[in-house]
Amino acid sequence: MLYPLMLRLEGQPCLVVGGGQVAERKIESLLEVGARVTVISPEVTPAIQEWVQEGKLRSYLRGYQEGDAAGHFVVIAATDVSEVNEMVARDCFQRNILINTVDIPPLCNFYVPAVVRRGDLTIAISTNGASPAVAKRIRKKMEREFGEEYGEYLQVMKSLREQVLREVSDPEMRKDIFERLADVGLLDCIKAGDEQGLKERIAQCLSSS
Ligand SMILES: C[C@@]1(CC(=O)O)C2=NC(=C\c3[nH]c(c(CCC(=O)O)c3CC(=O)O)Cc3[nH]c(c(CC(=O)O)c3CCC(=O)O)/C=C3\N/C(=C\2)[C@@H](CCC(=O)O)[C@]3(C)CC(=O)O)/[C@H]1CCC(=O)O
Ligand SMILES: NC(=O)c1ccc[n+]([C@@H]2O[C@H](COP(=O)([O-])OP(=O)(O)OC[C@H]3O[C@@H](n4cnc5c(N)ncnc54)[C@H](O)[C@@H]3O)[C@@H](O)[C@H]2O)c1
Repeated sequence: MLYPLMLRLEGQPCLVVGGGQVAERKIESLLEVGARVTVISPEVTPAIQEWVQEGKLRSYLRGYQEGDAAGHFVVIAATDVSEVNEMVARDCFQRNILINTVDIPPLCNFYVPAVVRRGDLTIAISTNGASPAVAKRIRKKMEREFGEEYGEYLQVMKSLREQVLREVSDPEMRKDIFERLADVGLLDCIKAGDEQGLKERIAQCLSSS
């Protein structure tokens, strides 16, 4: 069984070995969260090439050499040569580096899940490696169920939470208010664009404290 984590990768040195389709997908998701990405690969896709030209990542256009993984926080081995992926994984296991070896699950100490993002909401889906295609299918289902309104909803909830943490000192009372706020249908108001209803419901929750 896997232990789910949410990693803060902003500014962290991450290495992707390989520059094909799979590497491209993983680089994109690392750049999205502000990681400092280096790619090592004799050849890269046009999209990766473009990111390099835009200064979004560093590239070494050569094969992986033993020890290249050292000094990185997260490494992704995404070449199409198993022996190379195995060498990268070995380097990482020796150094306690987080390693994802795309074609060899036993040589991963983490898997990349399928992800739905709506502002502060992140839904990560893993099948424990049983079926990435099923993870993708569930992601698409979740994308339909959790619409863009969740981004605004969580902004509202976040600022209300900050307000309550500032203004209400009793932890029990705060907990009650947070539960009421989560229960009172604010999401429906946001979805319907009903500003008045939103204000009324919030006021109701805050005043009955
Ligand atoms: C979620 C996602 C994230 C991402 O990679 O970004 C992801 N794979 C995705 C897509 C996908 N991958 C593959 C297919 C073809 C259909 C199929 O095989 O099912 C499709 C579907 C497609 O491309 O349409 C092929 C494949 N994948 C792995 C192997 C090796 C093996 O199983 O032995 C092979 C066989 C290669 C071969 O044929 O030789 C292994 C892994 N893939 C994982 C993640 C990890 C487990 C996640 C989990 O716990 O479920 C794990 C273990 C390691 C890892 O990579 O982290 C992303 C969906 C993103 C999205 O769309 O939302
Ligand atoms: N985990 C997943 O989600 C998933 C999905 C599909 C495929 N795969 C597997 O992932 C692997 C990569 O798939 P792809 O479609 O990106 O392949 P690809 O052929 O598009 O890319 C392979 C890349 O590896 C690079 N490479 C080759 N030798 C290298 C070396 N010595 N050092 C550094 N880079 C080197 C190549 O230049 C190329 O850029 C395949 O083995 C495939 O079976 C995994």
